[in-house]
Amino acid sequence: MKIEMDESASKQSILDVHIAEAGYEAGKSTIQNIRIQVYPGELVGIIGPNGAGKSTTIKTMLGLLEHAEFEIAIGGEGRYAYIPEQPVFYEYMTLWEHLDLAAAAYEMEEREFVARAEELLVRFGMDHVRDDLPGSFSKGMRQKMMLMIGFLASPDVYIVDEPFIGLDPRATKDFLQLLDEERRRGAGVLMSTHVLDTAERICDRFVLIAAGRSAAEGTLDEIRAVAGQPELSLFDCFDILTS
Ligand SMILES: Nc1ncnc2c1ncn2[C@@H]1O[C@H](COP(=O)(O)OP(=O)(O)OP(=O)(O)O)[C@@H](O)[C@H]1O
Repeated sequence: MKIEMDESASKQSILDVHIAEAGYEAGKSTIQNIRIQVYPGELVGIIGPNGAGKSTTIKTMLGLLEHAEFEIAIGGEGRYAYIPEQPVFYEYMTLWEHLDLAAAAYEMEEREFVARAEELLVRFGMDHVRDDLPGSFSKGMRQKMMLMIGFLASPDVYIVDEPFIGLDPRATKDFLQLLDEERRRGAGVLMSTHVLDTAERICDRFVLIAAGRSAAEGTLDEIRAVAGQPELSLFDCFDILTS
């Protein structure tokens, strides 16, 4: 992955990705010509039907695809947090040890780490299981662990893959509140989701991916203009543009 830490990028976009093409086999591209820009404080939603290429776009950005031609520039200190849809954890490490490991990876100072970790444990209602192994957690609790790891180190950019499935309403509210705090600090967020009513409510802009290409992008009004209908919900625009 090529991360350019461009001083001027912090005054402009905090995340700028251009994927010329990417895929799982040499010579066979799954996604083509996708450009995503996120400005400081913005929340940009990646939406699209099953199999459209949303996860492939995120995997490409993270440098996980071997066959990919792309460029990515992250502003600020160039730090990003990836919050995966499927929790990834070590079976023999407690919740606190996972947070500690993430803090080490981000080279956080001990005092800063402890203060933030304690705050996140309380905010996500996970304080009572801090010394437990995630194998004993419910699906939602594991997902909360991923969120806490993501929020630990105040990154410049959040890349979040489908956060809403599995979170209860309280956890969803806590997550969105934390995200708002981070956006006020200037962080940018790129989030893929199928939960279009929530996306319509919280996202500043959208990138609609269909069949591996960017089918529409912009604010809801701009997406409505592409769909040719001024009053529609995001869901209805999605329907028109992907059928
Ligand atoms: N590991 C893989 N190897 C080969 N092909 C893959 C792999 N993962 C995804 N694909 C293919 O890439 C295309 C895009 O898949 P992707 O997972 O990016 O879609 P998505 O938009 O995230 O879908 P969903 O909403 O179902 O999560 C699909 O045709 C899929 O079959």
